[in-house]
Amino acid sequence: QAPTQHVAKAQLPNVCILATGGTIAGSAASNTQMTGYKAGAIGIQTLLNAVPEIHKVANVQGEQISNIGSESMTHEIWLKLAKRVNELLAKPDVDAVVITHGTDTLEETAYFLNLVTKSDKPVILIGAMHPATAISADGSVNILNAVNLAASKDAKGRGVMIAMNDVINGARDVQKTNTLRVDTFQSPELGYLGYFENGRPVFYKATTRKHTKDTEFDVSELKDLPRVDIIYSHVNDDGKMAEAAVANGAKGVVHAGTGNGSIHENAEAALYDAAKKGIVVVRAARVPNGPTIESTEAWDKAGFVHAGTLNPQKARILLQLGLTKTNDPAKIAEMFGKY
Ligand SMILES: NC(=O)CC[C@H](N)C(=O)O
Repeated sequence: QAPTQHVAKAQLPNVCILATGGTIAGSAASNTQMTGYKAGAIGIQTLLNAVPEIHKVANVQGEQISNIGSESMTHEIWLKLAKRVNELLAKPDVDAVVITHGTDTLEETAYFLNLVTKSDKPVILIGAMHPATAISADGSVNILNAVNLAASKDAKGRGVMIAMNDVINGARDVQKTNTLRVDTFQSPELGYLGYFENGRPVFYKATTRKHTKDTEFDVSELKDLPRVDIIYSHVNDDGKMAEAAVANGAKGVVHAGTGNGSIHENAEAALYDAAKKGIVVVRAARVPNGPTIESTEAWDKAGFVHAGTLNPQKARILLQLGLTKTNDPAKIAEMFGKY
């Protein structure tokens, strides 16, 4: 669809919407179909034309970055997106960026951008759980709330945010917690940042971890990210997956351990061997809640880093960015204490 023409109003903030795909742009054969649709079928203009109310709060411009199911997100699209976000936010006449995204990896893209965006202007991610063609499609209200948040003076300097289902989540702590429900995005550990009250964003807390312009990471010259594999532990784990990660050239490994980041005794040797070869090993947990903390086991003495409250997929991102700076586990551990 062609953009509907709206005259820019000087008194309104300028918000760029970058579309990457997902259910929010999903199209199904009937309006009762909630799964089995094609994600990333509808272009950004069609999405925006469905929510004309956004033009009352901001001058909005849409741009298509990709149109994929986010389960197929790549480093290439991440870097393109991050570079575009930084380019846009560096312009004095751009006030905020909203990104539409599939929900499957939304938390990962949000945390990645939380660490590499070089601006304190608002960056907000949204998706949907019901396709755009469904009864009670949730995408339209999420777009409206996101633009309200983008236009809000309160939104600056809070890190990348997720605006879905009438709540505001912070990129670091948010997780997709349910495969189907519209209230899937939660921060079960540390809570929401705020609510949309009649569409107006109201903040109740802020993160204490460094983000956006206060991080040391810079993607402007990067062509790819270091390989980091996640290894999911289980009964009878024998370390073969860790060996495979090393053989495949991983520069880092996140071990999604049982309990508080525990490692099967039959898998330890493979991970010690990886660490001896200079591969940074991070201990995270497959348990959805609670931090992975330091350990009195030989693990810490071998230089394994503990992930705190970052889940394995987020620990992977911080480790990847950390590895663009250093492969000293002590320095990477400091980053896990900071971000
Ligand atoms: N609700 C969704 O967005 C899921 C659709 C698709 N798997 C994606 O993540 O893009």
